[in-house]
Amino acid sequence: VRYTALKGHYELEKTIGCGGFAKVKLATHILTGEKVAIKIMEKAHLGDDLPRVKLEMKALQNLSHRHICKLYQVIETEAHYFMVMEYCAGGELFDHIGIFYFIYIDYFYLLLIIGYILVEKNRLSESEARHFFRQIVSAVAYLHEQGYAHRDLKPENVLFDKDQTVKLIDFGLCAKPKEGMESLLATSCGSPTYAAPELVIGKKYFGSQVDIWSMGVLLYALLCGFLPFDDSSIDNLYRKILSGKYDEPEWLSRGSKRLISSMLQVDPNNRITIEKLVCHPWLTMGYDGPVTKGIHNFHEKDNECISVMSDSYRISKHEMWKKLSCWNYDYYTATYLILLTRKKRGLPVKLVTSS
Ligand SMILES: COc1cccc(Nc2ncc(-c3ccc(C(=O)NCC(=O)Nc4ccccc4)cc3)c(OCC3CCNCC3)n2)c1
Repeated sequence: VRYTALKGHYELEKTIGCGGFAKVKLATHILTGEKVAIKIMEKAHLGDDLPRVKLEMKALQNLSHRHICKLYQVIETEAHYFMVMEYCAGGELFDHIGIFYFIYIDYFYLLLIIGYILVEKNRLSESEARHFFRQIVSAVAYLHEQGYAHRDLKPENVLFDKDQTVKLIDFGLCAKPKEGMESLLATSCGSPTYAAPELVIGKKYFGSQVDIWSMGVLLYALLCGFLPFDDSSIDNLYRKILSGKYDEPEWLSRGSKRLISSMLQVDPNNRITIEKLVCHPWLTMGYDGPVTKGIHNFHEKDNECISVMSDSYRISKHEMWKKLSCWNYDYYTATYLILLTRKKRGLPVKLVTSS
């Protein structure tokens, strides 16, 4: 399908994912030659999810963090929404640690042997797990500080860019309330495997506490190579989650066990808070301090990027910054943010000369 709204600005390539009502295609931003991920949503399919999509687009325009996938441009046509996002060339966390899934077959011992082989290959060392987990905690701490909850933290939503930097996305499109964290959220969403007990039984819950639980499941998966709560029958899975009981493999260190246990508390009020998590001894071990939310000079003004663009568009730097500083998330915004990202990666700040 040719989308005229992208013509001349983006070249669409293969589809890299399709979720409920969204399809994500790999594309090239023509002016910079950079790869981007374009999430395409048909308005007709969105139905009463339309307000949530608008909320997410608004949210993403207010979020700027090293470990959250950047929104570059929003395009609205009669029939579609297009979200032009940062492309994470490193793929999904899943591909780096294939999570060993429960397969019920009769030959139990065969399963144990296969399981043992798979798990040996698939789990990360404590320091590798810590390296990735600190980045995830940094992104979630920033999200919470901005008054958002993710509510669907799982390996599929943890991607990497080309230099193994973690990029958090929300592919499932769950609502992100702006009216602060402490608003009780009634809607249940997210995959049950990573979902907190209070979310699973449909009780009123706080998004921040649900995210802590999901991060506990993520950390367990990173360290063990399999999930703490898993079962091919959904009822057994719920029972396991509500019991809060999970195996502690003998290779887990005491520090890891303590941290995981503080996150996988069934009672959300006993669960560690994000403020305590960022300075937890297991997370700071080997690092010179707590996990930082990172400094985010939001929508910073960069003269080099402005002058490269003003040359290309043949307008003055002053005119160029006037167009950029209204942050319309149009093609100007996309070009500028992509140039800024390239600069931060130490890549040359230049545009494809009009051939
Ligand atoms: C190299 O091989 C590979 C292999 C696989 C992937 C890639 N790369 C690659 N890069 C970028 C994407 C992407 C980025 C953002 C959004 C999004 O929906 N943002 C919205 C958003 O992030 N909200 C939000 C975030 C934080 C807080 C609140 C709201 C959607 C998709 C991608 O997608 C493909 C899917 C496929 C199914 N599993 C998940 C990824 N894939 C590359």
